[in-house]
Amino acid sequence: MTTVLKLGGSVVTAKDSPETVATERLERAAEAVGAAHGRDATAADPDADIDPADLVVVHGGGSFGHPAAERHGVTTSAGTRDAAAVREVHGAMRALNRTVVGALAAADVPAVQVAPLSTGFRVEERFHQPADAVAALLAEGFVPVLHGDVVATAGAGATVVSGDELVTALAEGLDADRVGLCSDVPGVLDADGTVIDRIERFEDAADALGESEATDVTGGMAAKVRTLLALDTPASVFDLDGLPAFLTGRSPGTRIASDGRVP
Ligand SMILES: Nc1ncnc2c1ncn2[C@@H]1O[C@H](COP(=O)(O)OP(=O)(O)OP(=O)(O)O)[C@@H](O)[C@H]1O
Ligand SMILES: C=C(C)CCOP(=O)(O)O
Repeated sequence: MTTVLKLGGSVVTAKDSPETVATERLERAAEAVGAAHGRDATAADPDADIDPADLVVVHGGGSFGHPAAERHGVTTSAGTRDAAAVREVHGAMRALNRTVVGALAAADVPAVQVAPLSTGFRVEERFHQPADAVAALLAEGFVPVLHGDVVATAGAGATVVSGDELVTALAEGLDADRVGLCSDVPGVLDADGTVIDRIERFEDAADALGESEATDVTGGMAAKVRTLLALDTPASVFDLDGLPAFLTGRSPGTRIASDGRVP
């Protein structure tokens, strides 16, 4: 069973403080992954029904990637041919990726970094992430750790690829069984601030879907819900408190799957 897990930029960074890692939250997330993967998940939870071996981690940009991208006017649709801009945005994301991989490694997760700038590309709005290398790393027992990045974009230089787009491309390319997005909210919230249990159509949450409160060049929760509804794989949106439950096969927070496929 293959699981694709995104650690949102709002989890691993302080989104309102430039290039600031949220160390305590990152360590909590790494420990949860280590408990479910690096150590024996069934020992932690005998009812766990996941194969902890096949886990891909993606993380967002938070206060590393988004401010750098905004400085250069680069988004998922607005590209740049300025190599210095590409180096700056990519460099910010690589710095964050080194810290995330380091925290996972400290929790006994066999984490290895994979850079979308070197492996993915975008043509006519669609992002392509060849899954072969990621699948080969999984087959050898590694946990690939990818991240939002800048990628070559046909006719536009380079654009931002969001972690959510990476999750989609990897879930499809690896035929993943489960997708989880860990963010700084317990799920997708309705207008009253209550967690919506299931979303099968965008209209189920449209009136409550706003932007992120911090700098965000990739569309925030509204874009996230749209992205996940387009997936064949059922997905869950939850916060750090829900991460251990997700990693042991449960569905915390909001479950998102179109046309009745919500688990
Ligand atoms: N209806 C909603 N329910 C929950 N969060 C919402 C809603 N509308 C807007 N938001 C905002 O969306 C944010 C989460 O989306 P965001 O894209 O910032 O998450 P992330 O994946 O952690 O970040 P990044 O994209 O940097 O990885 C929340 O912090 C909240 O401010
Ligand atoms: C802004 C950059 C480079 C990454 C965006 O990824 P996200 O934070 O998952 O939206």
